[in-house]
Amino acid sequence: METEAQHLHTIFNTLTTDVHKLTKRLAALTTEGRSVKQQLGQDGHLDLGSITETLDTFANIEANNRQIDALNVRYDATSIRLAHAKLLIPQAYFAKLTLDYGDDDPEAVYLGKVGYADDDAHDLIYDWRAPVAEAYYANRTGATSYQANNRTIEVTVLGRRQFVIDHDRLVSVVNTTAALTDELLLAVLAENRRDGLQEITATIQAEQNAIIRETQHPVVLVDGVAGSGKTSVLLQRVAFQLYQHRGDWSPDAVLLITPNKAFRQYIQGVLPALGEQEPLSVTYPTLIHQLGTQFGFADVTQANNHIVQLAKRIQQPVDLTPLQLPENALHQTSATMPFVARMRGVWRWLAAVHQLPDDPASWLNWHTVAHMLGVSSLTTYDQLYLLFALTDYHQTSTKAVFIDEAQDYDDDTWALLTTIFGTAEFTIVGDHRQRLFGTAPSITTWFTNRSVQPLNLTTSYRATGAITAFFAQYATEWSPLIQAVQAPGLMPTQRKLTTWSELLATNKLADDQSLGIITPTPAAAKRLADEIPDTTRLTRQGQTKISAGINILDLVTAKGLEFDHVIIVDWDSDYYTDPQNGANRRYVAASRGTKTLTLLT
Ligand SMILES: Nc1ncnc2c1ncn2[C@@H]1O[C@H](COP(=O)(O)OP(=O)(O)OP(=O)(O)O)[C@@H](O)[C@H]1O
Repeated sequence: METEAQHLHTIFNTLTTDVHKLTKRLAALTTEGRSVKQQLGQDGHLDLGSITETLDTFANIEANNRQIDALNVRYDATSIRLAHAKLLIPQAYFAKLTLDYGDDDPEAVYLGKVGYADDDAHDLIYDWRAPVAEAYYANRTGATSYQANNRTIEVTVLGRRQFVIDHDRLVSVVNTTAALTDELLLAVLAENRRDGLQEITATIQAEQNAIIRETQHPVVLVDGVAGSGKTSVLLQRVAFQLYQHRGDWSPDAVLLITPNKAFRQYIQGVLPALGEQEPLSVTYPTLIHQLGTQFGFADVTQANNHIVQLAKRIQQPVDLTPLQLPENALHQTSATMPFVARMRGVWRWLAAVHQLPDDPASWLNWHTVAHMLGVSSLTTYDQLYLLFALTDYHQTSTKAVFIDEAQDYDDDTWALLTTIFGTAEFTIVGDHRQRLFGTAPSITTWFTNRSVQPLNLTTSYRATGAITAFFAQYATEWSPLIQAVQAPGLMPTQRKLTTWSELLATNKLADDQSLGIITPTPAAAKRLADEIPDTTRLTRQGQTKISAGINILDLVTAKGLEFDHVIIVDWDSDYYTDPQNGANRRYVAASRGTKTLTLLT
């Protein structure tokens, strides 16, 4: 403890001194940049008299440009280093590995949310995403290996130590070997939930790490039980992929598709806490609306679409005569080819001879296309899908798509996403039992031509053992598989509502705890919020965030969220006893609370 406290002291001092130094350096670079630009403005006349003068002028411009470029590079590097030092000050690192590579003395490797080196480029802290960190997340001591630069590095983990750190204070040190007795994990899980989701870097479990660090397959498809860390893993994986592709991906290379704005609010802050920017995030309806606008289709919505039917039909040959396409273009194709392949051939020919239509949205007579493909009419969403499919259009600037609550999307969504993001990597997480309406489609059928890694998560971290066992009974085929890591805690209670004031008086909250009251519908949530004073009403539109105190929301809004305490209203109503979706609804609702669960009948 003494030695570790001393080490922390040294690192903390380095970081605070560096913040000082780097802030000054950044200010100096800003001043220098300003004066270089002013100087350029004054030297700005172009002397183009003789050939020598012209060459001199261009040489000067070139030299000035190089000076500005060099300044920009130094500015960017200094800002990143400053941001990293600031990020690390509250918690410089969370773990230490003592590694034996079989040659020299054992090496101490400290892991933090980002890496940090001293002025001589000597690593003080390693990034949790660096290859060596794999040895930590393997969650055991002894012989192991990790991959770096396409090589397998064999190493023996002699010691594995976790730290709780508060600035320059070493709060505790835990020597760890096995995951399930992980003191730090249990301590983190016991914390109160009053804000949104938190990053889990220090306590990522081995099965979660396998998902975060998966690099062999372009499509990772996770089906995991409630509270198994799917959203957490998804966000840690965004950070991991950004790290892997630093230098070649721009910030908008990542697209996160979220179920609604309330969920987006809930996860906001996780990536900045890991030193990354908030990724571009969008709901699916907004995405198709934006794409529609970009390609000239008005009011694109999913209502009454025929996409599943169209996706099948375009894989068959269709007589193209009614479309009156150029003969030369048609000669590049054969009548036995599937419709989609022929149309792509035509489009390629049009591109080659510079005859692409000015307005792609009206390239085809959609009325005729509808008739040819056997549907009564095409919605603008159908047309958008067909345009992308028939022209083989890909949104190539998007390198990785991340989708949460995947079970809630229908086949049309997968058809469009796999078409437009055909060259992007996908990370898809969901729980097939958390579908509240209708049935979840089989996602893999939309990825038959890509290498998919299906993975399951069956350990549930969120709730006490008793709550986990309770919600597990509604998870049908998941039920025997779901495991809890937390202690049993209090049994869920079922009771009749007398008055809200009496009920809330018996459920006293600590100042930093949250209570979620979950109703079947938004209308019921509104009525209740009007009735109970001092509450936060959460809606899918996400105007308000989860806060300490009482939060009232409907079940659809509650998906993906969590509270310290949960009260479920109308537990015995038709909504929760519906023969098709009732069990799923109970499973979702009952899995939102971390400490207590009350069911109102
Ligand atoms: N390895 C971990 N270390 C610390 N906390 C974790 C870990 N894994 C999950 N958790 C916590 O467990 C809770 C549930 O995680 P998360 O919301 O990511 O699960 P989920 O599978 O998306 O849940 P659901 O499908 O029920 O919405 C969160 O509070 C999260 O911080």
